[in-house]
Amino acid sequence: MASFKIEGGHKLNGTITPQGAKNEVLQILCAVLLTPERVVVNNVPDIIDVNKLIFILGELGVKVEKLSANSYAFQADEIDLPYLESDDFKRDGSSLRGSIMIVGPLLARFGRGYIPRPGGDKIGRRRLDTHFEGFIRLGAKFRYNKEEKFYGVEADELFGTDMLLDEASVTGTANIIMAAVLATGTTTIYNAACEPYIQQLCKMLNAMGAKIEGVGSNLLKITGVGNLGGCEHTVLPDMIEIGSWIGVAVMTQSELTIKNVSWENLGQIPNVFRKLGIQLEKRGDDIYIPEQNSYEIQNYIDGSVLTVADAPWPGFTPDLLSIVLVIATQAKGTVLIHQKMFESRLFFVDKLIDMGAKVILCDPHRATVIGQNHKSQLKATKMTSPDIRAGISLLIAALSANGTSIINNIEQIDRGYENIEARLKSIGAKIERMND
Ligand SMILES: CC(=O)N[C@H]1[C@@H](OP(=O)(O)OP(=O)(O)OC[C@H]2O[C@@H](n3ccc(=O)[nH]c3=O)[C@H](O)[C@@H]2O)O[C@H](CO)[C@@H](O)[C@@H]1O
Ligand SMILES: C=C(OP(=O)(O)O)C(=O)O
Repeated sequence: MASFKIEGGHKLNGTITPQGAKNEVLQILCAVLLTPERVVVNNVPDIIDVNKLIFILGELGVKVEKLSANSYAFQADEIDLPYLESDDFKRDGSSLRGSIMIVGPLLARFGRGYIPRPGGDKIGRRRLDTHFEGFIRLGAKFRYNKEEKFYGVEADELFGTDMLLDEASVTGTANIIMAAVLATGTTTIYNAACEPYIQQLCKMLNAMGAKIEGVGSNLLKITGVGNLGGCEHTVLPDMIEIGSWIGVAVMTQSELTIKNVSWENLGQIPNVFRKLGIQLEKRGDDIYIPEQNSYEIQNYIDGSVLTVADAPWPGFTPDLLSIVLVIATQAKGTVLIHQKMFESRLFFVDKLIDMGAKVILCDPHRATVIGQNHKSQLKATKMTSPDIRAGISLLIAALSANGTSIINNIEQIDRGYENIEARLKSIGAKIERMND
């Protein structure tokens, strides 16, 4: 297992360009299965989860051509369906969360889709009911092998229908959309997730010949078509990475410019950081963060303590709450962090408490943070990254801390952050990767 050694307490300075969005590209890569024609995808981040999914597509028979560092061409004209029932697939498919989204396209185009229980962050229960209830509504037969934890859906033909999702699941919505685009008739999906990830998927599918209306809302109308063609798609900048860079800047009291962030797709993110007292300037499509010695958390109008909580889009994304929490440890004031979606994502605060942060974990979903206004620096320590966002939050804490910290299990960070140590070094951070 690799580790990072971080000498904290240094000011950073410079410009960072965000990578392509992990959670968008995982959907986009699965969508290449919907057509035998060539699909070009640009701004593909070079991260573990994406590379694993590209590997699985290759094993499935998809022709993969790397056009440049972050661009690929895919052609799914000869698919090896027996791979889906092989031991190799049972191992490979379970190694990330995003692999679940191959099921919808495979079901739609080949009449069957299988998946072992997918991996991803261990951040609480992560059920798949929404996905499979959607496929069943479209007419698929569902089977689940409990011993092998292996899911399957089969159908000779899918038929459009009206459905109300039990929750606005992001990957569930993507999966059902990809099944419905090739179904016979019209499907409406109400309580659909509508993150920019889903909007981008719908734009790509429409460019391939699909008929999806209501993009950006929680009510999608999909008129099934007989087949889809190729297209070229460019992935948006990763809004979670952008939020992470904001965290790096303010915790190290540094000036930083984040280039080409696609402001129009950031939703609540800038507002939430501003409520923490952070100055963010919109300069064209960049975010400029000036050096800030202090940032003061705003109270509500009635004087009560601010709560930052997650909610399905256009609410605030749960993937940035750990970063907001770490930023709050050095703010002036108090904030309640309420992680509603996942029940095991806040336990990493123990590490921050070890480093001297004033945090009360009220229960698995809520933590109160009493900011120290940079009056007392965090202390360096040795820690292990439990999940991708806790990992980057601990890394941010270490960059601001007094002394040298070690973070183990950094594969969690590599799942979602491209070449993070080189990019941090480019703005002046003292960080080394240590391979065992
Ligand atoms: C590969 C990928 O894209 N992963 C993202 C995706 O995961 P994923 O698609 O797996 O997450 P879901 O949207 O299905 O749900 C996440 C969790 O939130 C709960 N839930 C969901 C919707 C809702 O309205 N109410 C509710 O409580 C679910 O029960 C579940 O525990 O979306 C999550 C929620 O934004 C993000 O954290 C993940 O980074
Ligand atoms: C939870 C996340 O990822 P995954 O769904 O891939 O585990 C995340 O990106 O924060």
